[in-house]
Amino acid sequence: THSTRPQRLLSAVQKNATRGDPSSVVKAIDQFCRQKEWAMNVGDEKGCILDLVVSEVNPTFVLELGTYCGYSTVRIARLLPPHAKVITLEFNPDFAAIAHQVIAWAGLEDKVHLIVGASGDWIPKMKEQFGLNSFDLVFLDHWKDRYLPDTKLMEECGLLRQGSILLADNVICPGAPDYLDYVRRSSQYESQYFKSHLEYTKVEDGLEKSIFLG
Ligand SMILES: Nc1ncnc2c1ncn2[C@@H]1O[C@H](/C=C/CNC(=O)c2cc([N+](=O)[O-])cc(O)c2O)[C@@H](O)[C@H]1O
Ligand SMILES: [Mg+2]
Repeated sequence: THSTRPQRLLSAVQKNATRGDPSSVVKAIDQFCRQKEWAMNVGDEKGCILDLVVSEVNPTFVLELGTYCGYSTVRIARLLPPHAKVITLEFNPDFAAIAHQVIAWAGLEDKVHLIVGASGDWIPKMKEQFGLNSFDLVFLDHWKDRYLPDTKLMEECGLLRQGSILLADNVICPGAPDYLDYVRRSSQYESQYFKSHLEYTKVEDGLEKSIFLG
């Protein structure tokens, strides 16, 4: 029977990372993706920008759209203060199962709510499900054509407050042109582009940080 790439990524974590040590999990995945098989994690270069934004925002509630194997979930959760939470949405059950085990290996289960479901279905249920008013930080890294509709949905559901930060991966490669246009033109956002490279390559990519002005 053939394993999948996410399964091989998880095996690399279990082989090379120390249980309960999030940074060793991050390092093991980056090593696997550089030396063995490319995978669509935000990666180490853009990951440092993500770390900077998380540390600056010091969020209580984070929403991540698109868990995949949980690499950025671990990067975010490892920096959170006690009682802070990352709620991460993943609609592919096979990817969610891998992510669950990666997050567990890092020892970050207490800081992460992994939901197996689609953003379009779950964003409207966030307030009632988690008793929260708004998200301090949203990390968008799911299908690129969902960035804009889900951002509008979060606005409509009142999940963004004055000062909420949206951080979007891949705004250049693969690209999210309609989203980029929206946050850069809208008077409701103050947007900033962080130039970087597509994970594990020399291709240009970057993160767009947008502050919701309310
Ligand atoms: N509406 C939704 N609700 C919940 N989960 C959802 C969802 N839409 C997609 N997902 C999940 O989010 C991940 C998709 C990521 C797309 N990234 C990408 O396509 C991507 C591609 C490249 N690349 O091609 O170089 C580089 C990158 O960094 C990338 O993030 C997958 O795990 C998928 O199952
Ligand atoms: Mg990405």
